Amino acid sequence: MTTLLEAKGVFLNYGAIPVLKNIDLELIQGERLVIIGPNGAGKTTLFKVLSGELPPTKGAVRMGDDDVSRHTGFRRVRRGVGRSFQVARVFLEMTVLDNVAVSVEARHGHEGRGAGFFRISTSPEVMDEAVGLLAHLGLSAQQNTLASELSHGDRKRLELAMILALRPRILMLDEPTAGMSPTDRAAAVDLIDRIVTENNITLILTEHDMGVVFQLGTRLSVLHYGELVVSGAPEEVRKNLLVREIYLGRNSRHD
Ligand SMILES: Nc1ncnc2c1ncn2[C@@H]1O[C@H](COP(=O)(O)OP(=O)(O)OP(=O)(O)O)[C@@H](O)[C@H]1O
Repeated sequence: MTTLLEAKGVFLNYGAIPVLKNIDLELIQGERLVIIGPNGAGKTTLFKVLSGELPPTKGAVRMGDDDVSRHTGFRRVRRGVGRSFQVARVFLEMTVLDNVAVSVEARHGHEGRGAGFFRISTSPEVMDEAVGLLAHLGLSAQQNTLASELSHGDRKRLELAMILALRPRILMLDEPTAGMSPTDRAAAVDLIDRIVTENNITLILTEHDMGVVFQLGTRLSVLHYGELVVSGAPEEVRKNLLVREIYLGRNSRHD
């Protein structure tokens, strides 16, 4: 078992307010870890610390043998971390194809063979790869559409295409199906499932929808008031009385 990402004794305070408290977490190669917990438990904050958006107040985040606690998000991207956001981060005034081409170009840039970061190259190699990624995600028909004109679900798919262009080893998805209709949600889950399997990517996500949690997760960790209180296989976590009390509730459809 190879540990790709590890948090050790991580604390995060917003000012005087402690939000993450002594988090120990390991992400094992090939798994799909879902962080669940009530609103305000600290899930997004944990993602920010793991992806390099926020340095921990105390503790370490490691990738392999390296302490990356104070490495920026960009440096972690170069180490193989791709992250999505609750509100998809895409370039709204650019076409779908150009959005993906920017990401492909950025990767080529840090691989030392591009025209430079955030510069759109018209090289056929970059464009072919971008077109291929859009086909992979079922967005070919929208490739000349402005990102601002996409539906919410398609914008999330575009964001995923942009992340995949970076060829991540670890994919971090912060509530990937938030705000989606049931149909879009089912399609998004199928897509994530397929992409992760086909590209051999290790997945860590936060999610509120229990259907998505149990469909995608191979391991669940429960965050409660900033502490990881339970971690285990989905079935174990589902049966855990503490979890039922603090999170799933009596009326969970998985009862
Ligand atoms: N920038 C900030 N400054 C101060 N407090 C913050 C900041 N961001 C989040 N918080 C607070 O930190 C706590 C954890 O927030 P966080 O967004 O990480 O929780 P969450 O589990 O992701 O919630 P949700 O499920 O609603 O997305 C909350 O009490 C929130 O109000």
